[in-house]
Amino acid sequence: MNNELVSTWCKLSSSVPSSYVHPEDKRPANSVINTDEKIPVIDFSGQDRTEIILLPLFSEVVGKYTQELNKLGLKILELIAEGLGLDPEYFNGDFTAKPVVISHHYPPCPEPGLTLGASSHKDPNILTILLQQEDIIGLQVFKDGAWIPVQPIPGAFVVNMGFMLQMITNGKLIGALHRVVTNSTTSRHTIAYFMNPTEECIVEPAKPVITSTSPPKYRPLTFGELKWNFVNKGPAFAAELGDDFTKTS
Ligand SMILES: O=C(O)CCC(=O)C(=O)O
Ligand SMILES: [Fe+2]
Repeated sequence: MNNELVSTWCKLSSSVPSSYVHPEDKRPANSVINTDEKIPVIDFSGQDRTEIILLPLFSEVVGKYTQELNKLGLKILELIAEGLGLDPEYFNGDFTAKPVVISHHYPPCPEPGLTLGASSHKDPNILTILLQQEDIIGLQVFKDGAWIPVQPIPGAFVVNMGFMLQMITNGKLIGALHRVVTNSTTSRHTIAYFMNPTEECIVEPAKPVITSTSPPKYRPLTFGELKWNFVNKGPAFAAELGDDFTKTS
């Protein structure tokens, strides 16, 4: 049984199975990395009540975590809405009604240059709040033609804008293109909190951001449709919707 676990397999194997090897142009070993660029940091200390209290029971921990992250996410979305001239509570209803928490485990990889922990993608949802393991860099974000490693900051979350936010803002905000690289020595854990809407929720450019000089760039579709197409067609679907993944501002 144990032999079937990926983490066990990776200790036994010294090469990546061929099905995991990415095409040459997608391999991390062949891409431009920029370690000088700093990821913007928002400091909520002093005004924030979101102390995460970890209780001994797992379900309670997850429940509390979800509650606190929802408050944090809504606070960020309120600021975004205000910045766009929308009602501050614009995102408080259906757009954020079905959050999902996913825990990721990336085992050490014998050939990190040939494959990825997660291929380059934009999250389809509105906002993702990621808690990274503090001692390893795995996440990278694409900006100005290069991949920027996202250095974990103790006590901080990474906030990723998703494609849904790009659609709602009619491209005023751009979803973050990101990927995960592996390393040969250390496994890595992260916890992703996805602020998701209901499947039936209609995603389209918000009326207040549409003007005669800024006509809608995206057709309306349900989140269910958006997510299904992202999972099954990936970046090809974003391209169908008129997104240029290489454009980062
Ligand atoms: O684990 C990470 O660093 C990122 C995970 C991610 O991109 C995702 O779950 O969409
Ligand atoms: Fe992601």
